[in-house]
Amino acid sequence: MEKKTKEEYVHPLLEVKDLSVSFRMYDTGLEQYDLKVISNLNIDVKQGEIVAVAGSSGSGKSLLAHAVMGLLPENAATTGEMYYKGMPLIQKEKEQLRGKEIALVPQSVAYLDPSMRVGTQVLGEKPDQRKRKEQKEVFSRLHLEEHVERLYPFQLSGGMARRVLVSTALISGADLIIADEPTPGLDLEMAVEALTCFREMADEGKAVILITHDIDLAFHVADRVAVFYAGTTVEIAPSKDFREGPEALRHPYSKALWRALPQNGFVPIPGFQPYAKALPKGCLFAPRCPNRTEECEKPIPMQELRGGTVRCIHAT
Ligand SMILES: Nc1ncnc2c1ncn2[C@@H]1O[C@H](COP(=O)(O)OP(=O)(O)OP(=O)(O)O)[C@@H](O)[C@H]1O
Ligand code: NI
Repeated sequence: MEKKTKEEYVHPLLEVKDLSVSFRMYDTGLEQYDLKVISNLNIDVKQGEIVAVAGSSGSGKSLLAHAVMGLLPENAATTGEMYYKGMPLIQKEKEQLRGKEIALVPQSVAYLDPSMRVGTQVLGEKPDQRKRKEQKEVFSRLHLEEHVERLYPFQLSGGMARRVLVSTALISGADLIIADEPTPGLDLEMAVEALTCFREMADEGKAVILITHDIDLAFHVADRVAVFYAGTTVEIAPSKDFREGPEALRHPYSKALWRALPQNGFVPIPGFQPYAKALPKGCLFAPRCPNRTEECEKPIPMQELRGGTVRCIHAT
């Protein structure tokens, strides 16, 4: 079968629509309340594509990954819709697809099983020839020497453990890879190599969601970038707009995020991301926004604009 180009994949492999996640919390005594940490979050990814997710700490990036994988804790409740290959993705399916069709590179290296040798974790039980071959290739590309297979996680440095987690997802054979911060602890060359591996996976027809603080690297490897703020999507745009800068971007927060990059002047964004317990009405960015008006206190939908989508009524 001939390989398809990115443009020929019209339907998203994964589509997340209006996802909200709340946690049942316990106050002092028996008081309970629901803490809404993700609200109306949208994202989708097609085969052949890397969608990077950018946003500061606590903006909901890992929770999105856990929600898709079906790994949210017991006290979490979700609303909204999720589709995988056009079919509703429910908990039972998530459990069946996890590690097979959908692979996660977890944010914490603590996810490695401490009692299992690296080789067994990466290959799973009864690996076939293809997997063994791919494992050797990926290890060599990520500068993991052959003897690493026989080590236990505690014998790995942080950077090695990270590369082992990346390798596991790369050779899993999954159609969708969600990489939650795959590069911390890696030097630049290694980080670029890891991202190049994801790029090649996408070019082979897989779909990749790349959650990362290394947004400058992400702008260069991803096709699109989704910007999260306080648990919602504020903008989804082609990566080239992020390479071009504020003029090409749509949301005031995306523009501010761009200006806050070291190479763009390190301009700090005044104020703080709101705490989930005290979210403002309407636009979550309004308290920090130079363009805010009274209208911003109403619920703000995502709208299409110049080849991207944005959650801002003043965006042009
Ligand atoms: N089990 C939980 N119970 C209550 N609140 C939670 C729970 N897990 C996450 N949160 C809250 O949800 C919000 C989003 O968390 P999340 O881990 O998705 O952030 P993140 O964008 O991945 O941040 P980072 O860049 O630091 O990894 C945070 O405010 C966090 O405190
Ligand atoms: Ni996270």
